[in-house]
Amino acid sequence: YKKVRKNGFDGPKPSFPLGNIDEMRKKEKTDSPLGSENVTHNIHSIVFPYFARWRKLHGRVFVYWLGIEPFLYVADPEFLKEMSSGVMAKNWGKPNVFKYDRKSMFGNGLLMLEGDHWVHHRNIIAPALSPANVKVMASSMVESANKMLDQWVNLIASGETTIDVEKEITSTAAEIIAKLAFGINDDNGRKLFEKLRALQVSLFKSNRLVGVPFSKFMNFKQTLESRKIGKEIDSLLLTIITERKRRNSTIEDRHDQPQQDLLGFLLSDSNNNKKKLTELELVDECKTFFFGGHETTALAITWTLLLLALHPEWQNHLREEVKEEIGDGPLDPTMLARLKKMGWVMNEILRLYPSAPNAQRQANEDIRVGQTIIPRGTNIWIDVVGMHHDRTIWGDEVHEFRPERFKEDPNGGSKHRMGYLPFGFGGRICVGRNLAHMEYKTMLTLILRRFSFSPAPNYCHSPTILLSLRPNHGLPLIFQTL
Ligand code: HEM
Repeated sequence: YKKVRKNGFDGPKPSFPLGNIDEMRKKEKTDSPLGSENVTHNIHSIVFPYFARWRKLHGRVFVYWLGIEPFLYVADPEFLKEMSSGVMAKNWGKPNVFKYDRKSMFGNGLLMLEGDHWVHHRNIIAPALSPANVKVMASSMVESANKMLDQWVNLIASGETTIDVEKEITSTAAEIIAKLAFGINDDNGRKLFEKLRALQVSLFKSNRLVGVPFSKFMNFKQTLESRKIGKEIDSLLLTIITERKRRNSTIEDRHDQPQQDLLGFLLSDSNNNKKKLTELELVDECKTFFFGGHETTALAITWTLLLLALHPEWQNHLREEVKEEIGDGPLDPTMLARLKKMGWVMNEILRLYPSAPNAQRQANEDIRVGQTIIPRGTNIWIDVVGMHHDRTIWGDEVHEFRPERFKEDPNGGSKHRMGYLPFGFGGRICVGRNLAHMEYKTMLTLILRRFSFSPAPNYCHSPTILLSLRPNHGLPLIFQTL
């Protein structure tokens, strides 16, 4: 505490053993009244009320405490630039408290790795997600999306025109990513998919006391339950991997094509020149893919549907663009690059409602920023929502939905290059962003071709953080088939 203070960082006063958690857990009324006329995109003080409060008192860089763990809060793009300019991607740490807390979800997968291990995994995984490889995955996305949309047609025909799209899109995105990561064509794959979803519910159904000494004993039942599901998941994945290896060796004998999913790629000979990942490492990468990949993309699509429902003129622009550039025929993934306006809309949604609302680092060495030193071991919390909603970076129209701000500038007119970080920054930038773009454009194209939609009167705007930035009460929309 003294070391952090000595380095000139101000912040709210912590108490033992909770640090500042008490103030962070204070319930504030954040639900807006029902109805689309009550939707505000000015969401920083809704999703992070404590940060919004502390920022007024301590500025855009300060220290707060999760239990006995100091976190440096950063929402100043210039500070972030200076902080990261001297540190190589592999030398950044990830907060130990989160590694422990999220172990059953991400294990030692790419998201949590550091140093040479991270370099090794990133070099193997990044090529698997290159634009060329991702295109091969398109047909599997179209299949899952169409299955969902056929069900919507049936619902609408039976008179149920209000559909909770958050729930629908999240489970379809989970199915897509499970197919792309490890295949769910057999019983084991499907069982695994169900367990992964159960783990997520178990971990995030209530707030945990991250960073507080002995907190695992306070959340004993929950810790035990997630650990049990975590173990079942690991053993199912191991079975799938062993079975796949056995099949691959017989396929090689017959000169057939191995299955084209992430696991197939990681096990294939194209990685011959690199040291292969062990079975346990493969288990963690499949889990990281599942958890890192489906919800972020599903939420980007969900928030887009809300904004397109609120802005029918943009819904029409995008539908026209789809008609002109793609038409009604089969969806060829190479055509998606032509959907420029859809690209601006995606950028604007990820600015207003970034599905990954923060990025985290840990300083593995003392880092000098101007006259101050960030001491080794300090956790760093980068408030992406805070920066995306900062008037000094975006100007007076900061909270307005204006996709055209991305027409001429990939940074949307942000006054600082580091002020817009939907996929993170530096060498650790999201490795799945090609896949995310393709899935986003594929799903949205299919939806816009078949339906028009408007807000449901019972929609309650309540963006909230549950690892990702999501609508707290789902997103009911009213649909019409076209
Ligand atoms: C709209 C969708 C997505 C968003 C907004 C998003 C956002 C992010 C962000 C903010 C980071 C952290 C970067 C940092 O710490 O600087 C990240 C990392 C990561 N993402 Fe994504 N992501 C998306 C989709 C995906 C998909 C589809 C996958 C997998 C197929 C994926 C896999 C990963 C992985 C493995 C990392 C860790 C990369 C590393 O540390 O080297 N993400 N993502």
